[in-house]
Amino acid sequence: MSLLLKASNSHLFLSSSIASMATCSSFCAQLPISFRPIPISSSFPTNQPFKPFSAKASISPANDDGSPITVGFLGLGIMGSPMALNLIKSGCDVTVWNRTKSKCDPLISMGAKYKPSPEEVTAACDVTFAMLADPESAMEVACGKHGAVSGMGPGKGYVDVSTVDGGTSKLISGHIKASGASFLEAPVSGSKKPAEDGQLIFLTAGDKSLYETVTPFLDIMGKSRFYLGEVGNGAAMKLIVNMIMGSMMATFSEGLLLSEKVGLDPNVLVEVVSKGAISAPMYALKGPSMVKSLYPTAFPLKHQQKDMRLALGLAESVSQPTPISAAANELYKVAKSHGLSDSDFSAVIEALKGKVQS
Ligand SMILES: NC(=O)C1=CN([C@@H]2O[C@H](COP(=O)(O)OP(=O)(O)OC[C@H]3O[C@@H](n4cnc5c(N)ncnc54)[C@H](OP(=O)(O)O)[C@@H]3O)[C@@H](O)[C@H]2O)C=CC1
Ligand SMILES: O=CCCC(=O)O
Repeated sequence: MSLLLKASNSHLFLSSSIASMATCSSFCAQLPISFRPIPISSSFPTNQPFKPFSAKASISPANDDGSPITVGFLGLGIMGSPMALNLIKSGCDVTVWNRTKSKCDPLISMGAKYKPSPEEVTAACDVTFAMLADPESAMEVACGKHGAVSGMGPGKGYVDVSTVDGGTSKLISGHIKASGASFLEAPVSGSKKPAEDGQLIFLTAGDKSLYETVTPFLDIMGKSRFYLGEVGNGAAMKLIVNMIMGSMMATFSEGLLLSEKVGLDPNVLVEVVSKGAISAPMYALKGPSMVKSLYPTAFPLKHQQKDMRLALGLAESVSQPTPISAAANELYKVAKSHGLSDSDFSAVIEALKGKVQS
C-alpha cells in the first residue's frame, strides 16, 4: 500500500490557509507533475465564504492501483466526530464505528459507511484511525472480542490517535503487528475547535512507512505533525504536554480566585495575563467563562486527570520529580469527586472554592 496522490477535480476545495497549502506543496513537490494537486487558482474569488470544516488539500490519497485508500474511524466522541467529518468532507472513503451507534448517524448522513464492529471496519479498510477515551478502551477496541486486530492483516495500517501511556501503545502495536499490519501512534494536541477546523498537531511514532502513507489524512485533520521515532515517544510527548497544561490550568485557577478575594476584577487579570510573557491562548479562551463559573466541555476533566495520572506514572518510571504536577493532579481528583468529570477541565477551579457547583 504505497501512496499516490491524484489531482481530483471532483474533490477540489478551497484551501483554508496559506500554511496548509505550503505543507501540501512541499509534500507534493516530490510527486510526478501529473499527480500533483491542482493549486488554488488566483481566479477564485477571494471573498468566498469560508466553511470551518474545509478540506485543505485538493488531493485524493490512492493505492498503487489507483483505487482510493479506504479509511476506517473508530470512536466518535468530542474529537473523533469532527476528525472523521473532515475526512469525509475532503472526499475520503470513510467507514465509521462507535460503541454508541447513534453517534455514527450524523456522519452516515454526510456519506460515511458504517460497520457494526471494529473488526469489520478494519477488515473493510486500508487504514483505520482510533480515537478512544483511555488506555482501557483503546485496548478493548483494538484487542477485545471482534476488535480491530481481528480484521487486520498485511498491507493494512492502524493509527491510534487516542491519548494513552506508552506501555498500552506498545501492547496494541504488538498485537497489530503480529497480524502483519503496520502501526502508528499519533495522539493529538489541540481540542474540540482545532479538531473541527482541521488544526490539530499530531505527535506520531511507529512505522515510518505508515506515517508516510497517512500523511495526507493527517494534513486534512491537522496543521502540523511530528514523527518521533519508536512507539511510546508520541505517547510520552503528548503526556508531557498535557501535564504542563494541567498544571497551568490549576495555577491559573488559583490566580483567578485570589484576584477576586483581594478585590481585583478577574476579567482584568485575564487581560493583563494575555498581554505579557505568560500569555497563552488557553487563558484567553477559558478565562472569561471560568470567571462566570461556566465550563462548556471541550476537553473533559476526567481525561485531563487521566493524562495527569499517566504523566506522573511516566515521571515515576524514570525517577523524575514532578511535585507541581502531582499537586495539580490532586485538584483534578477532588473536582472529579464533586461530579465534574464530564465538565471541561477548566472546572478544576471549582475544587478550590469553598462551595462546589456542578
Ligand atoms: N477533547 C479534547 O480536547 C481532547 C481529547 N484528547 C484525547 O482524545 C481521546 C478522546 O477524547 P474525546 O473525544 O474528548 O472523548 P469522549 O469522551 O468524547 O469520547 C470517548 C470515545 O471513546 C469511546 N469509548 C469509551 N469507552 C469505551 C469502551 N469501553 N469501548 C468502546 N468505546 C469506548 C466513546 O464511545 P461512546 O460514545 O460509546 O461513549 C467515545 O467514542 C482521549 O484519549 C482524550 O484524552 C486529545 C486531545 C484533545
Ligand atoms: O488532550 C487535550 C489537549 C487539549 C488542548 O491541547 O487544548
